[in-house]
Amino acid sequence: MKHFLSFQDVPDLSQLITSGIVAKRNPFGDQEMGKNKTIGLLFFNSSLRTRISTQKAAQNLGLNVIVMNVGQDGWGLEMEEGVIMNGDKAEHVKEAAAVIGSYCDIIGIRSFASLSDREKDYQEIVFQQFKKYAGVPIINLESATRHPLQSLADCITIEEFKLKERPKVVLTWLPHFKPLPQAVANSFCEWMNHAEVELVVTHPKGYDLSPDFVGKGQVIYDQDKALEGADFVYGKNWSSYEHYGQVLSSDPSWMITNDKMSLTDNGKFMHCLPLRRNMKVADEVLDGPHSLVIEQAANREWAAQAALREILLGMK
Ligand SMILES: NCCC[C@H](NC(=O)CCC(=O)O)C(=O)O
Ligand SMILES: NC(=O)OP(=O)(O)O
Repeated sequence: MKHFLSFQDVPDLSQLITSGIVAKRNPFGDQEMGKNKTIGLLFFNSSLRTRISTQKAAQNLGLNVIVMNVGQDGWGLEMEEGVIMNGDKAEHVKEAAAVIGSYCDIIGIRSFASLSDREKDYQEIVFQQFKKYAGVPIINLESATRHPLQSLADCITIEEFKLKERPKVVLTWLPHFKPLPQAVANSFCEWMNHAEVELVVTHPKGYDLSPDFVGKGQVIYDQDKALEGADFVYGKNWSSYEHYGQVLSSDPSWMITNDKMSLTDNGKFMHCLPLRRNMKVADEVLDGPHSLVIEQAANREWAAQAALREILLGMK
């Protein structure tokens, strides 16, 4: 694998899931693989799980790790070409990416959506520019439109906990007062479209995700109906794609409670975290026997290890 930016980069999903499960059983089996190589992890936005799990996975593979909060500590980076740099950005990505690429063999980047300009966000300019100018493999640590390491961890978690050959997986919108990106939901749909599952997506009207991501997922606007018989309930808030970046509703009746979970087929609850308790999901669900959120977050380490292993194999 040359880069890990989206599902398109994955040569074989089931092999990648298996690689994650193998890493979980034997974390240090490939410790020689990353020896004398360095990964740089660049964060333009906050992170708990991605930062620690990717660092840990890289160390399990013997890689040296450099983490930088570029959003806080670095020079403001200009991403556009040919502009007069007389604003607040002191450095151009052309130099910054090339310089970081000279220090690091792999670069991981987190850069969220602006939620103000849909066309620009969906062009993924930060990732395209680093890919163009760094000269080394680029790993997506959550971009404007996708979060593939999360989606891979979700696939591993579903594989571990599924009780049916083809489980019903329901992605449900959850209420939140802040506008959040579509990245996690988009990416989850993208990966579920290639997994052995029945995908249903439910949200209030006006929250339709880009059809490019929903794919063959069935959209049902009635949450109760969508949840019927679900094996996995995957919660996430996102802001409107159509009315880009807007919060159109924070209807509390969309919060996941035990009553909602009782509509499922003894379903498990999943969420990428962080999440706001009793806004999006009730305590009773998170603290109850059906929540998988901790197992899911723990699997981020093995997802990152599987992806990094594939990148290292591609560098040989
Ligand atoms: N990396 C996981 C999700 C990150 C981000 N959540 C957030 O920004 C939550 C912020 C808050 O609840 O204030 C998102 O939805 O894409
Ligand atoms: N799920 C996830 O990506 O968490 P962080 O934002 O804490 O990395």
